[in-house]
Amino acid sequence: MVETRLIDGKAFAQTMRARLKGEVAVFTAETGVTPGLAVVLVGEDPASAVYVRNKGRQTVEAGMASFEHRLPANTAQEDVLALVKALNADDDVHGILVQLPLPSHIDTQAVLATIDPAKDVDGFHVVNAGRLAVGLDALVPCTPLGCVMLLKDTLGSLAGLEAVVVGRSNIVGKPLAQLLLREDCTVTIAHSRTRDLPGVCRRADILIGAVGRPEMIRGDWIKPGATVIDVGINRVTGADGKNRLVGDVAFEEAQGIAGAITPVPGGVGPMTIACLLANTLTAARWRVG
Ligand SMILES: Nc1nc(=O)c2c([nH]1)NC[C@@H]1CN(c3ccc(C(=O)N[C@@H](CCC(=O)O)C(=O)O)cc3)C=[N+]21
Repeated sequence: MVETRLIDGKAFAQTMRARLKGEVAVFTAETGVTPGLAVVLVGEDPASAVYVRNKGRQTVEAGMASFEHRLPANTAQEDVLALVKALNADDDVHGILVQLPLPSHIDTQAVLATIDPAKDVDGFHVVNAGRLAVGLDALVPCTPLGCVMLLKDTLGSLAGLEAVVVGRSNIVGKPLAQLLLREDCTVTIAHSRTRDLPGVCRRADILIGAVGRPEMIRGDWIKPGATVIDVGINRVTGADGKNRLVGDVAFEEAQGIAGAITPVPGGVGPMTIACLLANTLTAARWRVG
C-alpha cells in the first residue's frame, strides 16, 4: 500500500498563469502588441458556454485581449468559415479557438482547415499535427501539453517509462502519444478495441485516461506506484440525484495503488486553459518575429 500523491493541476495552472501574466506584460511593453485570443462558439451547449466564459476571464486576467463570437446553433457552415477568415485577417487576433464539438451540419475538419495554422492555438490544424509528428516547432494541443507538464513536474525525466494512453482522439490521445514519444517514453495507444485492456494498462508506469467514459479505468488496472493522469470530465448523476464531475479513472479505487493521480475537477482541466494562454503568447511572439 502506497500513499497516493495528489497532482494539483489547479495550483500548477495558477502559478503558470501568474508567470504568463508577467511575460505578457514584458512582451507588450517591448512590442506595443497585446496578444489577442478569439473564441468562436456555435450553439448554446451550456457546458461549452461555461468553458468559453472561463477562458475569456482568464485571458483578460493574464493581460491579453479576449474576443468572443457566439453564433446560433443553426449558423450555416459558410458563415462560420467567413468568420474564421475574418479572424485570420485581423491583426489584433493572434489565437483562434473554435469550440468543439460543432453542430452536426458543420464539417469540423473544413473549419479547422480554414484556421491560419499560425493562429491555431488548439493545435488541431493538420499542419500543426504534422509538424508535431515530425518534430518541428508547432502549436501543440493544450490538454496533451498540460498533461506532459504535470508528468514532468511529478516524475522529472520521463525517458524509458512505459506510457499507456487510453483513447485515440485527434484532440488528446494521438497528440499526447506524440508528446510522450518526444519525451522518450515507450508509448502504447489503447482504445475500445484493445484486447485485454486491463492487462495493457497494468504495464503502465504512466497511465492516461482520455476516453470520456466515467470511471472506466478501475483500481486493479493500475500498476502499484504508477502515475495516473485523468483527462476525462464526465458529468454524472449521483445516487442523491445531484450532478457531479468524475474522470475516466475510478479515483477512490486508485487510492493506495497509484503513486500519484490527478483529481477531477482540479487536475488536467485548469492546465488546458493555462496552456491555451501560453499558446496565444507563443503565437503573438511568432507573429511579431
Ligand atoms: N476547440 C476546443 N478546444 C478545447 O480546448 C476544448 C473544446 N474545443 N471543447 C470542449 C473542451 C473541454 N475543455 C475544457 C477546458 C477546461 C476545463 C476546466 O478548466 N475544468 C475545470 C472545471 C470543471 C468544471 O467545474 O466544470 C477542472 O477540471 O477543474 C474543462 C474542459 C476544453 N475543450
